[in-house]
Amino acid sequence: MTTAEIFTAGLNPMQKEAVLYLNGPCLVLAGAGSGKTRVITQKIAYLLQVCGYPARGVLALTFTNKAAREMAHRIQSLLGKGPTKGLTLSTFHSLGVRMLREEAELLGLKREFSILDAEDALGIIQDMLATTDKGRLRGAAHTISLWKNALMGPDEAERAAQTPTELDAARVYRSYEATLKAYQAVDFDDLVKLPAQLLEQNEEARLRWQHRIRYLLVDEYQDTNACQYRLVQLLTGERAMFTAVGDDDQAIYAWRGATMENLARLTTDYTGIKVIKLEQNYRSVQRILQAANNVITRNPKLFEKQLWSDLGVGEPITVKPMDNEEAEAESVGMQISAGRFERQAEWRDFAILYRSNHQARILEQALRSLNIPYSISGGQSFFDKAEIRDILSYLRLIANDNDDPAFIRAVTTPKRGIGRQTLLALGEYAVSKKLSLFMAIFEPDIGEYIPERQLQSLLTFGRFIQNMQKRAGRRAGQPRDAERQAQAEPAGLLLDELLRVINYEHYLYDMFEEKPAETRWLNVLELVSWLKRKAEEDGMSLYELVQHIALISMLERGEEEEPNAVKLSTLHASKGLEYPHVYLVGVEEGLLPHQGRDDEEGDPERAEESLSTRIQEERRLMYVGITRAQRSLHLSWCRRRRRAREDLVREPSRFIEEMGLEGAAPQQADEHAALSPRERLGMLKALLDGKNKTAR
Ligand SMILES: Nc1ncnc2c1ncn2[C@@H]1O[C@H](COP(=O)(O)OP(=O)(O)OP(=O)(O)O)[C@@H](O)[C@H]1O
Ligand SMILES: [Mg+2]
Repeated sequence: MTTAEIFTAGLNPMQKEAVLYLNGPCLVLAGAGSGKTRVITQKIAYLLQVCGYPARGVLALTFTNKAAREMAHRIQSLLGKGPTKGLTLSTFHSLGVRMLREEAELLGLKREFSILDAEDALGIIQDMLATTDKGRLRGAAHTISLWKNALMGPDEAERAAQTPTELDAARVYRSYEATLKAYQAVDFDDLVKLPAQLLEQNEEARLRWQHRIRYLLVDEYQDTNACQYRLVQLLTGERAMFTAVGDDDQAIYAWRGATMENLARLTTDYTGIKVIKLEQNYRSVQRILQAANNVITRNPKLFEKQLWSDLGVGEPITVKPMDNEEAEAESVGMQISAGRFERQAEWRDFAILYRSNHQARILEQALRSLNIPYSISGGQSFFDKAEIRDILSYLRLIANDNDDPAFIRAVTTPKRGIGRQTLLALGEYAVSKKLSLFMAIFEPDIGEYIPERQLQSLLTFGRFIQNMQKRAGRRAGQPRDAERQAQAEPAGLLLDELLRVINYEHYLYDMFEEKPAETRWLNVLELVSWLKRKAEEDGMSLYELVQHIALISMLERGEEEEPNAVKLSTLHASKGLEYPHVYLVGVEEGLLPHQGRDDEEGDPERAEESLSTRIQEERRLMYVGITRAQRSLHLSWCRRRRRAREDLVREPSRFIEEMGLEGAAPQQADEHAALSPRERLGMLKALLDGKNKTAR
């Protein structure tokens, strides 16, 4: 065997072709489970090991940090650790942070810029809109985000705005951008937009990055937005050495500004592009694949695709109507318990997928009471918890004294006698002097605006932060350099001192009952030990840590994983993954397809059009859900479901019918009757199995 053969062994001819093709851009367009991601990992191995590409010249972009980690894992198992050193496997956003950090100067940003999360951004927008109407607020934030993702600045947004609401949003967009600049902060969308704009406008930077990235690979291309498309185009330049893989039938992020037309656009922007289709599915048994095909065939086709599998017919797909959510959750839990025993499977072989986050709570309760270990992705993130955000606000301020939102949170938590009046006075002063809030407290004439007692309190706080900044390797307002960095005290030491000085534990027990206070304090300790570990393992400075956290908190909502546990996930977060046995719950009209918002008031034609595009996106989501399953798939829906205080009567999802299941007469709701005697025995045994520890 030649080395090339070694690195393509086990691939089918089309996959091989995709791995070996290096004469120009390459697009792999294929349905779920056909080995697209596998092509990417094998191609990276091939580039490094056979073609002699330096690892640092290869960049692969994935959709989540978790997908990047999995890819790293797969490549290391192919090549071992050594050859992959310097290889970049990351999300668009992590790449963006890196580019911004390196190019900060060109962009007029400090290297220690802050990354604002969605809540901070909403806070800023709220001030500008002067509204407390949550719907209006989120609407404006969403519109601004879509503009950013379409690479439109405030001027273009204003020209494009049609309704008064949109005009309002455009006006806010302009001052929002100015505010971010003043805070030396970027938001999530900026992480891709700013690098793209930089490369667009600055030839020197563009050439430097193009020289550096010799080969680029992108997974899940159907979910890129205009900004990401542009960034890939600019990074790869005329040489266009890239491989993109995607599936238009799995585009599920249109609501966030992704356009699956990007797939088609590649074929017109790069006329010579090599398009490769994969047709064999290696993931699912035939029944599952057939059901998935039956559903997706109802959507208009961008590209013609055939998918087949030789993994056998497989067991029938089950559909269970249930009386309500509690019954559904309990039934799924019991089926999994029984199934694990019956199939000699592991907990990790099972996944429960659902459309909306709020469905998780009842499932969690049921699993906990059945002693089934589980881990959850797509829920409230650890990093969204109030106590974690409190501590992080200090770290953000230490890293960047222009970060006004962090200043406000830190200076008021724990309380140190600084109220709204004082902050308003400080704010006015800071604006008039073009200073950040933090810097304003050190101005000589600030005492004319703020009473003595409050001022002393502010100064104590300010000097403490400055002291931490110095010891973290940086003096206020000055860039860090190697020498100062070397003298920096370890992040762990600083963290301990921070908690001690602000007396945070005491504050928690002051504010809350004993139990919740303890839970919160334990969360803080967990954060600190995680930070210390990270600082040691990855040799990150305090600043890098802080930026890294901002990314995690936005991308991976609570993805800390229990290794052998049932996986609970939203459909969106399940993209790209696979599980032997999948339970898809809440498959009913109004939930999947989701009801959506009635935001197309007025124009009935537009409303109808938007309804049908929405159903199509929901159908793709259903397709994604079905195709996560390898061996068995179980659907359920509830006749009644509680929403807020209402008790709603529900119908099965249209998608169930579209799956065209044979003998699809709905089964009886009695879940015990649906279990065979052996399954019931298994279930009992599993319940009695004292070794099962719950995940949380
Ligand atoms: N040639 C092959 N031979 C055997 N197994 C394969 C082959 N190609 C891929 N697989 C396996 O099939 C499964 C699906 O592959 P992969 O995840 O790469 O598909 P995908 O096209 O990326 O799916 P999705 O669209 O869901 O992201 C994986 O378990 C993978 O290891
Ligand atoms: Mg994939």
